[in-house]
Amino acid sequence: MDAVWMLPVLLMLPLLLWTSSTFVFYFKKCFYVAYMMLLAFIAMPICILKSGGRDIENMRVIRFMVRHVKYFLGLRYQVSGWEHLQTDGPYVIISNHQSSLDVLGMMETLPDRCTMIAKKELIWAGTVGMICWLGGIVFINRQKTSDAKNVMSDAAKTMLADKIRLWVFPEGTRNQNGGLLPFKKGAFHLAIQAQVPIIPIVFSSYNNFYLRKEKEFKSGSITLKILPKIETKGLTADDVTTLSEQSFGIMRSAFLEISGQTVQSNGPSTH
Ligand SMILES: CCCCCC/C=C\CCCCCCCCCC(=O)SCCNC(=O)CCNC(=O)[C@H](O)C(C)(C)COP(=O)(O)OP(=O)(O)OC[C@H]1O[C@@H](n2cnc3c(N)ncnc32)[C@H](O)[C@@H]1OP(=O)(O)O
Ligand SMILES: CCCCCCCC/C=C\CCCCCCCC(=O)OC[C@@H](O)COP(=O)(O)O
Repeated sequence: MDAVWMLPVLLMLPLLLWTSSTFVFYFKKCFYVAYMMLLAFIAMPICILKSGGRDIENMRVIRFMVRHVKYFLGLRYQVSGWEHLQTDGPYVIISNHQSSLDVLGMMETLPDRCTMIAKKELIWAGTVGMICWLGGIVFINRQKTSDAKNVMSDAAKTMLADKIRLWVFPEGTRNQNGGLLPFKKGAFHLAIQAQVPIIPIVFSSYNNFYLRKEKEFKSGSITLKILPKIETKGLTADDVTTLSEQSFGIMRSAFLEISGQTVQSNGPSTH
């Protein structure tokens, strides 16, 4: 008799699991990591065959392969300000950093010949680490500021010599506290040393669909706002702080504007 009652419960179990938001959270996260690992595994031989090894042109392959992942996660991107990316030659892109999901937004807007600055630990992330290396990502050691500075100074020279654009997260770490963390200086030294413009790209808050602490990962829509370039021609190391503060101000207002109610309800950062 008990077994008969158990049957509908057993049948309902997958449905209950599916609708449980915690389950969806873990499922989507695991899917994201596993699928990116798989994509990277497939992309590796393609990159090697196309360019023979570490080469910025591999970013085209990576961008192409990542573009559809958003559909599986129920994410939509609205991008504005495309005209600001229509700038010839090298530049530094700076954007806010909320989560590893940012990679999806980066691939929506990534211009040609653009790679990133990332923490060196990422190279150990299995096939994803290898694809980062093949895509020419510049790895820095955040624990050793002097090393990081040297690597970034070399990057400034490479940018000019090889006509490369670099994407930097000036907050230096992920942050989902409803605001922007104070900016580190590297991105601004980089742009000034290379005398190239800075193009800020602001991601709207993920707080309306992705909450790490609450274990919630719903479908959602993200606004990416590409802002007008900030020129650095003629600026020197003395101008780094002003440039950083100016960029912070512009990006923070854009972040609050495109994030709307989401951020207000979570308390904007006071920085
Ligand atoms: C095909 C399918 C594949 C699918 C899978 C793969 C998918 C995609 C692949 C791509 C994915 C990649 C995604 C990449 C995302 C990775 C994101 C990250 O890893 S974020 C973390 C790493 N990034 C950063 O940290 C960048 C920002 N950090 C900085 O720029 C920092 O300034 C620093 C690390 C250089 C130094 O840090 P710190 O000491 O903490 O900070 P400051 O206070 O800013 O600096 C101390 C003083 O040093 C001066 N300074 C800084 N930089 C320079 C410089 N370049 N030259 C000279 N001087 C410099 C600074 O002014 C400070 O001095 P002060 O006197 O106080 O002014
Ligand atoms: C076999 C090794 C398994 C390792 C698992 C690695 C999981 C990565 C897999 C898929 C995600 C794809 C996107 C990878 C890019 C993520 C970049 C990122 O967000 O790095 C964090 C860094 O910005 C800031 O680090 P902290 O916030 O300071 O910490």
